[in-house]
Amino acid sequence: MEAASLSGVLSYTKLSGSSLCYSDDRFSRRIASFSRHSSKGFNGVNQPSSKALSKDPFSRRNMHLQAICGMGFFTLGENDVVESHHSHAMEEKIGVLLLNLGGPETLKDVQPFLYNLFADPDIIRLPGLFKLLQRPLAKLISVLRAPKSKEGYAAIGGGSPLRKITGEQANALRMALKAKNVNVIVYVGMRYWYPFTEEAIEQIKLDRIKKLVVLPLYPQFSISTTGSSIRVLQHIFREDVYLSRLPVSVILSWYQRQGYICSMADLIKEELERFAKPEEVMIFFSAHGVPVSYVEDAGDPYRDQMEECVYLIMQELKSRGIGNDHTLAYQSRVGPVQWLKPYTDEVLIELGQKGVKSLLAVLISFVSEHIETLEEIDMEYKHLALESGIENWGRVPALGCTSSFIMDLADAVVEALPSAKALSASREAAEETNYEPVRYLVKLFFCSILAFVLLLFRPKVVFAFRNHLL
Ligand SMILES: C=CC1=C(C)c2cc3[nH]c(cc4nc(cc5[nH]c(cc1n2)c(C)c5CCC(=O)O)C(CCC(=O)O)=C4C)c(C)c3C=C
Ligand SMILES: [Fe+2]
Repeated sequence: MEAASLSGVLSYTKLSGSSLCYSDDRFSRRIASFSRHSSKGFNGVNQPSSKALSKDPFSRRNMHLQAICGMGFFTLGENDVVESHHSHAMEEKIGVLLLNLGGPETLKDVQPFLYNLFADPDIIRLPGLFKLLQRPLAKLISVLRAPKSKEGYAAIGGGSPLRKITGEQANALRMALKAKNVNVIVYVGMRYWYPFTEEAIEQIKLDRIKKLVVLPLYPQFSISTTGSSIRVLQHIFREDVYLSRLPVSVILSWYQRQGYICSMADLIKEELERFAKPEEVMIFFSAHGVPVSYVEDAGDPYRDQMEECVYLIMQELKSRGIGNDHTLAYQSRVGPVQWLKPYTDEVLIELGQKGVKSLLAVLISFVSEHIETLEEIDMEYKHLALESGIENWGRVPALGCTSSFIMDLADAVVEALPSAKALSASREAAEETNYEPVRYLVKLFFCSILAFVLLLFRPKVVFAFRNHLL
């Protein structure tokens, strides 16, 4: 398990081989100082601004360095109500913040949800001045993609099940921790839809939490998932006195944990046993893809972690006498760029042509059922596989609230607690390293011009201008 305090910002360096080394160096401190502006997104949904990363001098340009740091757990009750009133958690005031992607709950939500997703500079990474186009581009892409996405969501009942499932996981985790005599409040913070991470943080503040563990619900780290959520947290925490002093421990990735590996192996074994000839089944790992540039240019450890994760699961199965053939492919690509290969659809066709007759699909990049399991895999890819000559199809369910998995997450939280540290110490260091008088003077100069121009306009003119724009 990789854990870090929010203050202990990590950077990862791509070495000559495929391995990645995490280090806490001067670049980390620079990255810790990146600012992210909160502003109103589509439909007034509060979103971190796309301007944030345009200020980032390192993570976007430097091929070898990306700095990310993570944080804790967030409690949400069964009915999606933050359990701030629960007195049992009040004695210790430990919070756990579960981070997740979020998904549209109705078909009407689809386009604004897509806007939030594409407006994230960790999802569409634009170079240099093109960053100014992030929001108009997000609007355009979200409008263009919405009809296709809506079809997908309509096919799975009209919305994403993510909020409900994450709420159930939050509740199960709280109970598992309670059974270990650790009373916590669990919060849920979604990146692109309700309940937003910003809302969760507000509740953490109201609850006066004294220690926080941040647990992204992605087993493997990617810049586009955990990385993006952590950047939001970094920004919010840096701007707030209470939060910057709050001891926080972030679990960056947890795909290596024995409890997770064993839980996955249990589910795979169970599904294999449903086939008439289990030993002949090809175990087909399919992971959500990312553009190749994330891995090769920006140093995203996602592909390495995914490959290691598959290896560990297969080792576990071998130790139980299960030695099936297996393969890994990547699904859900969006847009015209190159994504991680091989592509799931192409591999399915190849396997069918090669004469593979039985296949068990396993999704390993995510722990809840969602549109990509329920629609893409269960409908599109199943259909494609059967058309390509595969006769027996199976799919391993997502971990969801599987008790061994939830118990392992609870252990992860307990293990992360002692390393909780406040952001404030590193913040001071970051401010020291980043004190740039020239930048300050340039800002002062432009602000003075702006103030002067504004003074020239009388209030009436300003109102007319605003009305025209809105
Ligand atoms: C580890 C998981 C995920 C990675 C990595 C990831 C990267 C990534 N995703 C997109 C674009 C889209 N993702 C969409 C939905 C979606 N993505 C994930 C997980 C990962 N994404 C999940 C769990 C979901 C489903 C949420 C739900 O509603 O249940 C969508 C919307 C659906 C669609 O239109 O297909 C898009 C678009 C990019 C561009 C990207 C990496 C850069
Ligand atoms: Fe995605």
